[in-house]
Amino acid sequence: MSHFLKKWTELSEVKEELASRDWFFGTSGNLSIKVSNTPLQFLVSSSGKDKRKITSEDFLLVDELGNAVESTGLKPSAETLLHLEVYRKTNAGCSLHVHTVDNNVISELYGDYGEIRFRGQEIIKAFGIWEEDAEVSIPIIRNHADIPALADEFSQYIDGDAGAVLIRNHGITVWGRNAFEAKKHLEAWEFLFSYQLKLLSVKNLVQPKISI
Ligand SMILES: CSC[C@@H](O)[C@@H](O)C(=O)COP(=O)(O)O
Ligand SMILES: [Zn+2]
Repeated sequence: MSHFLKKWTELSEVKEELASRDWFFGTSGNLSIKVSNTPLQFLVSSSGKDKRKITSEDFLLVDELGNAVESTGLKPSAETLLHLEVYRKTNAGCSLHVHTVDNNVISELYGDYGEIRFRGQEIIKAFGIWEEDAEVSIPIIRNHADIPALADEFSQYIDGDAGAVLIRNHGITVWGRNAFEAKKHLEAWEFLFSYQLKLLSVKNLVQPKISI
């Protein structure tokens, strides 16, 4: 199997798994995987497609400017610039973006704090952090309608080969050294978001606020 085909298959399998979790509501979400370093080329999902479907037009190869390498009728994801920033600044091999109800609610609840932190959760080990009582945090940024402005702000929070940023009332972008790591981190973040929302709602049921 060619290197290109291997990368396509890898990304396609991740896309299928995220689709099985129902994380691609209303054509939202995009994915990319690095194919080469020099020149920088990566496969990115085609814009506006139903990412739950598997077709030969799911991805296209783009260059270090985010433009299609070969002439095609397909449009790279509207958020290709964010993926590009990840590959430009790190050695990451894969970047995943999904809109879920949980990540949107968390981003709205904690958006004014600019981040959300989690401590003492076993799943934090999925981020490769093994210390007792470890703490992780994810930045929450504004959702600029202008993609270059969004990519600009997003870029300020890219500081390693694996990482994640929440975009307020939009979604999460997670990257990792490879597709396995990016997906693992994405699942861990979504677990934490879901945990937090459940905890808040149960607490509210157990200790209802009494208003007089
Ligand atoms: C209906 S999703 C809105 C889009 O603007 C975007 O946020 C998204 O995630 C999908 O865009 P796409 O261009 O298909 O990659
Ligand atoms: Zn999006």
